Amino acid sequence: MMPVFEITKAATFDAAHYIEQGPADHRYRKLHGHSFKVEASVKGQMQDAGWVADLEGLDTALKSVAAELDHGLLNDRPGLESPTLERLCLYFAERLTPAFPGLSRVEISRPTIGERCALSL
Ligand SMILES: Nc1nc2c(c(=O)[nH]1)N=C([C@H](O)[C@H](O)COP(=O)(O)OP(=O)(O)OP(=O)(O)O)CN2
Ligand SMILES: [Zn+2]
Repeated sequence: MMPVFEITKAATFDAAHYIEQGPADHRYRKLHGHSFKVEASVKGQMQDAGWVADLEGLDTALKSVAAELDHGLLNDRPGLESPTLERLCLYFAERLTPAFPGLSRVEISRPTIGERCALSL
């Protein structure tokens, strides 16, 4: 049986958001910012080059999506009207899957506050 590998690339972005949950004066509802890390993984078999795929391609695509969000208000983006970690996972997955059909996992974290969420595909 051919071994299956999972390769992963990470990128970071900083963005503002608010989440309309909880009582009217809840802190989630107030505009605030986070530093985010996104990790995307692709599964596949080793190609003749000795790799599943060149990590540079995944790096470029991941950074391009992260740059769209960097220093912006997440709530302004279609699909991120309620910008939870879960929605962010879906946002990245929808944008990466067409170029990377082997996309197997997207993880979004807020390292400074110890929160993360992973989407398995
Ligand atoms: N399942 C999820 N739960 C929560 C999400 C989420 O995306 N998915 N998001 C939030 C809020 O974005 C919130 O801003 C997170 O920060 P907070 O809980 O306020 O954490 P802090 O450490 O910054 O605040 P403290 O006051 O220090 O606890 C909440 N839940
Ligand atoms: Zn927040």
